Amino acid sequence: MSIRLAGVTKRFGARAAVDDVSVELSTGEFFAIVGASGCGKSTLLRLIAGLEVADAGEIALAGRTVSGPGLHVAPEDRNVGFVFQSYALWPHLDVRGNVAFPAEAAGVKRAEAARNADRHLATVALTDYAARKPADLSGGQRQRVALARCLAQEAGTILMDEPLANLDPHLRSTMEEELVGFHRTAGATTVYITHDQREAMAVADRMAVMAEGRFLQVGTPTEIYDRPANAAVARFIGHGAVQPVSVEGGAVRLAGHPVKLRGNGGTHALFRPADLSVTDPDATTLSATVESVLYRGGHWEGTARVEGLSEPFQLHLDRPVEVGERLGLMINGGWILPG
Ligand SMILES: Nc1ncnc2c1ncn2[C@@H]1O[C@H](COP(=O)(O)OP(=O)(O)OP(=O)(O)O)[C@@H](O)[C@H]1O
Repeated sequence: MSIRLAGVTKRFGARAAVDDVSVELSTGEFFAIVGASGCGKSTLLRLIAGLEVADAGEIALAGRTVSGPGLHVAPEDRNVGFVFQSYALWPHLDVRGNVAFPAEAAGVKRAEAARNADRHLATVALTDYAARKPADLSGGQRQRVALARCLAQEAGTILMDEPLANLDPHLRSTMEEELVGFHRTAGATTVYITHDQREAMAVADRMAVMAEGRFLQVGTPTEIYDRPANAAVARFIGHGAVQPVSVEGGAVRLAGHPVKLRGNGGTHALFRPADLSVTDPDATTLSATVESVLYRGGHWEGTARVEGLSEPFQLHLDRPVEVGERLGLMINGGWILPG
């Protein structure tokens, strides 16, 4: 089921929580929205679901307008499934009952709903837990019940609001893989909200970076990582430093040193740790002073400042360094931010 948003806006008081958002998602696409707390992600998802009424713009699901001037189709008439951060399982129903309930409520016969529930419980590897109550499950198992319940509705669109919040890192990465697997099997158009950009990049076909109610950039995870549209996206996604560069007669310079960079047109460039190599300082390198260093298991992450530049560079190091140590930085690449 395709999703089209055109100029969607939602205000709370004078403030727009969602401000003129437009995007088109194709059927079966896995689309992630990332952004800092309060940027409007949940409000946007609730607008698609029909749980909030938009102040302006249009929302169409599978080509059918469900929200527009004077029009608001109720959530239950949108063929949309949800998974929210709080799993909201029914405590008095067992696992199978939780998964079967939405279909039963929609008039599917009890035995058939239970059969379908069992099929979806097998997908999330919870067959052996079908008779348990939610209270007797771990957080990750409850999460999987919520996913199975969502899948059992066989909705054309699945909306997920931080579905992996509160899980430990191991379970999170297992669940990321399972989510991608579910998506491949179910084929539902999925809109997935997270504040964790690594998670978004792991699961999404395309993603949007959101700030203050607006989409700053929409693209594939690699596009957004390799070619951020502006400094705000560059700073939000991945590690890196945004530094001023100058162009003199076609040659790009960083702190007076000639550098070869991708992109053109702008006055600032993004340098990721992979764009830099660290050597002993000499005349051919930029001289930097280490400001911080942390061991990250197998490698060190550090920051080092070049005199005259506003931000420290972020470094991945294969040997420990000392705060205050002088290093030589070789610039092997970087991305000139457009405009
Ligand atoms: N019902 C409401 N009434 C008034 N303001 C609201 C309401 N719901 C959300 N807001 C405000 O709208 C803005 C966007 O909120 P929203 O929950 O969409 O952000 P978010 O990006 O999902 O944040 P988080 O990651 O913390 O969940 C926030 O400033 C929030 O305080």
